[in-house]
Amino acid sequence: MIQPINTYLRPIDTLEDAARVMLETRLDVLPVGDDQGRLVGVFSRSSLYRMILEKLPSHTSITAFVKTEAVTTQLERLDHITFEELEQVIQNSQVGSSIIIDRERRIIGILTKSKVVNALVESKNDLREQLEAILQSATPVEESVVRIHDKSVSKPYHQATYHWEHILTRDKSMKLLISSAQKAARRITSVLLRGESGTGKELFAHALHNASKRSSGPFVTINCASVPEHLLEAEFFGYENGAFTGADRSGRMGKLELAHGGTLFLDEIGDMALHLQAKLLRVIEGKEFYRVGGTKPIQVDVRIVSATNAPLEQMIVQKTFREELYYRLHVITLSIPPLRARPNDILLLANTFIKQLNPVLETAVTGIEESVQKVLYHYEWPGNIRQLRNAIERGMIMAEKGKISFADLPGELLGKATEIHGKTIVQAAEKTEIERALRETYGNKVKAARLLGISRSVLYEKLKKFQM
Ligand SMILES: Nc1ncnc2c1ncn2[C@@H]1O[C@H](COP(=O)(O)OP(=O)(O)OP(=O)(O)O)[C@@H](O)[C@H]1O
Repeated sequence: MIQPINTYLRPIDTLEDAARVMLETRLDVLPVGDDQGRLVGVFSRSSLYRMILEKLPSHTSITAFVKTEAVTTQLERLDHITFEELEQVIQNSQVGSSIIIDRERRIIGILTKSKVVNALVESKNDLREQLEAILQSATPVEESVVRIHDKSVSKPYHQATYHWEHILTRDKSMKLLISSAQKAARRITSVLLRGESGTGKELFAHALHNASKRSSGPFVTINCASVPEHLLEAEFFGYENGAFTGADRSGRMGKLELAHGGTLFLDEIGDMALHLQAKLLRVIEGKEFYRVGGTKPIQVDVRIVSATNAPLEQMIVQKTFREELYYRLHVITLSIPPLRARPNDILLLANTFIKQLNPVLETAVTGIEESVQKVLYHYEWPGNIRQLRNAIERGMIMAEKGKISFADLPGELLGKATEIHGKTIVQAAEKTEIERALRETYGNKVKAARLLGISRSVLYEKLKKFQM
């Protein structure tokens, strides 16, 4: 009855990671563990929905949505626990499931309400005896635990998840690009990934690492835009004991050191400050560096994959990007075309997302109405695949079952829909959507506007326009 847990999330995992793991495990609640696999909380399907409805980008960390008040059952007590006690645990659990942990708080299993209820329904005779027998036979689960974050015990967080087969396309230029990337993967040469936001640069970086000879080594990411400039240096090079106020007493390894023997993925490289660019260049050329506040040179062997959507050539002219670094980074450049330049990928991706997300969202969406397909095909997709994925997720949540219709589309697509199909049909869809939002929020206009992803004043304008 206790399902051995073979997967857990970490607080720094993203919305996308959580959705993927839920899809794979079909669990409504997932334990969240630290580097040693010790329970720190749970992430539930309702939190996933909240993140999606709040339109948070898929790379948003789940940290703020982790429930830390998870009900836990100590495995050591399972030999003696009575069915009533177990039932009590399940009843008290707010998340419908109990996470089973061992004495060291390491996650080892999960017990869901539905399993207890099923057991109750199925075993009317000698219920207690049978359940207790099942419980006892469930004790030695620890050996069968296979963690997907296995490597993270020794190398926390530093793995690449995606492979070439995750990059879906039927576009010729993309296929050529993938084949160039596959050749590049085998060499140690630096690769620069270029392309608009959401085109799949990170996906390529993962696949490059996984197809390289260093695939068993670490894959370490630094997003140069999201780490504040004054912290980036320490994040990058690490620091020695007492290097600055607030620093860890024992010093800390930087990402560069952590990536030794593997790949360092420098996302948004165009946002790196000039003085750090100079330091990075020295590392690439000399293969050694110093920690912040350190005096001992440290040797590293890393392969650099970087990504940007910034106009580096223009930045060189403006002296905000170092020319020498540019030449070092872009030995091989892979430019990923925006989604609008490969319209044949749009429906392929949309239909794949539907298949992947149905079990996660608990929806029964069967496809997309033909008139809506036309809108998706002709829309410019400024946010590329990330935006398409979000639009499909939202469409699925709204549609729940059957095909995604106009009324399920996010507001930003309605302009294109009007252009293609005329005003009347789209306005009808818009009105249906507003009615639905008001119904779901019991007439609360502030909440309805939030649900619709529009401002309150826009909602009032629309209510007036539709005389609602
Ligand atoms: N060809 C593809 N097939 C399937 N999914 C894709 C593809 N390209 C991108 N995606 C998905 O789209 C989302 C955005 O991709 P990714 O994060 O790799 O883009 P990016 O170019 O690195 O974006 P940014 O520059 O904003 O960081 C991810 O969920 C990714 O899995």
